This record gives sequence, structure tokens and C-alpha cells, in this order.
Amino acid sequence: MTNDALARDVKPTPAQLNQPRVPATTFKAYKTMRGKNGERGPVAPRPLPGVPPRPHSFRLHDSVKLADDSLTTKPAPRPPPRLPKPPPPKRQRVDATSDVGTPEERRVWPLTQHAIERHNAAGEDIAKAPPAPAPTPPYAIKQSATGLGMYATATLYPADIILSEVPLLTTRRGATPGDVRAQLRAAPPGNWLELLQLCVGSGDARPAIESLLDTNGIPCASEDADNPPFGIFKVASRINHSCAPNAGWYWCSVKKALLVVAYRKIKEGDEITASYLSPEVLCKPRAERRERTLVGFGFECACVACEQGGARSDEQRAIIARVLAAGRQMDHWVGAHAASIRQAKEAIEAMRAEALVPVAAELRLLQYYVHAAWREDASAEVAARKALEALAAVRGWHAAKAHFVAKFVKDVTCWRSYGVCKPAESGRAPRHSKPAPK
Ligand SMILES: C[S@@+](CC[C@H](N)C(=O)[O-])C[C@H]1O[C@@H](n2cnc3c(N)ncnc32)[C@H](O)[C@@H]1O
Repeated sequence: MTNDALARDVKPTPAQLNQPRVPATTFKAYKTMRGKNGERGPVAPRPLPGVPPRPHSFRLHDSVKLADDSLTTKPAPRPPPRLPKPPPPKRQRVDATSDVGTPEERRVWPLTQHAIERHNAAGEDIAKAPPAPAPTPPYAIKQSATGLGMYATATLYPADIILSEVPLLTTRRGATPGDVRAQLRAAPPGNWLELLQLCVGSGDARPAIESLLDTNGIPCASEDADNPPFGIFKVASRINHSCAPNAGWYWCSVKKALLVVAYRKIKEGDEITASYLSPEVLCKPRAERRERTLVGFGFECACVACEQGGARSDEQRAIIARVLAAGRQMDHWVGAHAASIRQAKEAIEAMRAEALVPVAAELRLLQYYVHAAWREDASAEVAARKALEALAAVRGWHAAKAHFVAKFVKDVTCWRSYGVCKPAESGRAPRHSKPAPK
């Protein structure tokens, strides 16, 4: 075997491979640090012939200088011992059967599947804070059959916050054009431009500014007030009206912003609509609704529900209207147990058929009152939970949790203590609680 072949065959051992390699430059400099007799310490390089030695100017390689300093100067204080890092807080993983929050919160916080998924994905504590709108807007403003409109660019689920927006301008009905102009002068100049691009009622004889405010104004108050302030919005004012809205808005007094929330599942590409009419008016027949939109907002409604709905739709809405009216006469409603339960069920079916989410919470609440008054606790709890979920879809989870309905979920018997009705004393024996229908 030749020397070359031998060299090729001799492979380094694993220990040799693991030895730290000394950079060539460092090694060269290291050699200069050792004296002839092997003593340690920096040694001046030998003076070149003809060049006078410069005792303090010799320059070693940087790495050697460091080594040199560490030998001659006081050793640097040792860094404090590293404490072991605390383990990252475990994110609670939930599934369809578990809830987040405290046990108390869990009673008032039934979770929808989507909310669970979002909690798991984002790690947000949905039991504590209202969910924030998605980081990328899940909508686009595009041409619709009735001017511009808002369209979903992703699938949306009930109670999803689609948009959170502050108004360009807030005013009250009855404010003079002069008041509005003064307000606009005080607003940032960009707001003017945005405002002027909004839609103005067609064929409206009133001054443009008045027409613009009436057409695009959205109430900005958390409570139903007599003359609530209303705001004009760059984006939300582009949302068209529907008599079967798949979304809606409410004013969040904490954020001082309008929140647009999904009432039901909205598929990507669908138009996002809201109702300009109250839930009571939505239960009226089509002709009446159209008249209301014409008188109140200057257009005859051309939504899908109006275009496709006929006598059947009017009938369904009439059923809901009857139950809502009956339910307001509380004594009669809770006293007529069997009839009320049947009517509430019918109205809930009609609400589903008409996709009228804005009345869902009230119908469920009426169901709750009868069950609770007749000591049907399990059914009462189901009705109260459904009322809360419906409320969350319309007003957001945060507002729903603060609503009195949440109390009924916590304690289904609490309504009885209001003493509005005592059916047990009306001659009929109270019923025993029976298991809730699944
Ligand atoms: C607040 S704006 C909505 C956005 C508007 N489409 C735009 O282009 O800016 C209200 C106006 O939209 C139109 N509109 C909204 N909903 C409608 C509906 N259901 N039927 C007919 N027109 C509607 C009417 O012209 C109304 O005056």
C-alpha cells in the first residue's frame, strides 16, 4: 500500500473530530506568545534588522489580545446563574364538550363550535373579552344590485365581529345643516372627502347634506333613546338593507365604535346585509315594510326576502308578530301553559323559515318565561341558553353576558322571584321538572 493510500485509509477517530479546531491565525499568534523557553505571556516580536523596537506598539491578533487581557486583568464578574425558564403557560384546549372561564362563567357562556375553534387557534380568552374583529377585513365593498354593498371575503359565523368602526361624523336628527357644517369644519379634512362619496337618496328634494345624513345615518347609542345620536360611517354606511338580514350593528359604548356582527353563517361571496327597520316592523307584511323603507329612507325595498317572499312569507311573519304581542301580556302568556308553549314553538319555526334572527332572542325568552313559571326547570334552562346565544349573535357575546338573560341561565328559578305570575296558585298543580329535549 502506498503512503497516499494509507493516508486515505486513516480516518480521524470520533474524538478527533470533536476536538475544537484552532483557527490558523490564532495559532500563529499563540506561538508568538510563548517565549523561547516555553514561558507564558506576551512576547514582543523579534525586532527586524534596522527597525527600532517599539515596545508598546506591537499588535497581536485581536483574539490574542483578548486572551492576553484575560490573563493580566481582573477576571470579569461571573454572570448570575441562569434560572431555569418558567414553562410557558399552558393554553387551555377546549372541545365541544368543555367550556372556558370559571365555572360561574361557564354557566352563562355556552360556546358555539366556531367560537371554540377560534379560541383554540388564537389562544384568546373569549370568556373575558369581546372578540376583536379579524386582522384582515373579512369583507369587500363592491357593486351590488342597489348601488355599492358589502360582501364577505371569508366564511363568517354567528356572533363574528365583521367590522369595528368609528363614525366620520355624529349628529342628531333635527340638527340644522349649519350645525352639521360646523361639526364638519371641526372634523379632520379627510372626513369631508369620505362623506361626499357616500350615497344620497335619489329624487330627494331636500338639501344634499340632510339627504346624506338620513340615507347613511346609523344610531350610535347603546340604549333605545328618543333621539339617539347617529353616525355616518365610511364603510358601515355602505351596508344595504335586507328584511332577512344576515348581519347587524350595535354601538359599543366601551369602544366608542360601531360593531358590525354576523347574525348567522355567511358564506364567502355573499352580500352582508343589515336591517334599517326594527324587529317589530320586520314582522309586518312585505307591502308595509316597503312603505316603511320608502317613507323612512327614500327607497322601496328590493331585498331578496321582499323579491322572493310572497303570501307564505307574510303569513310566517304574522305568526311571529302575534306571539310577540301575546307575550307582552305576561300574565296571560305564562298562565296559558300548553297554548303558549305551542305558539312559541310555531313562532320559532316561522322565525327559522324566514331567517329572522333579530326576533330569535325575544321568542326564546317567551318560551323561557312559560317553562320557568311552570317549574319546568330543565326546559327553562334550554330556552334561556338559546335566548342568550341568539342575543350574542345580535349584540355580541360581551353584551349578551351583561344582559339580564344571563341571570336566567345562571339560575333558571330567579325569574319566579319577580312575582309576576304564580300559576301554581291559580288552581293548577306545578309540574315537575322533566328532562330537557336534547
Ligand atoms: C346606506 S346606503 C347603502 C349603500 C349604498 N348602496 C351605496 O351605494 O352607498 C342606503 C341606500 O342604498 C340603497 N339600498 C339599500 N338597501 C336597499 C334595498 N334593500 N333595496 C333598495 N335599495 C337599497 C338605497 O338607495 C339607499 O338609499
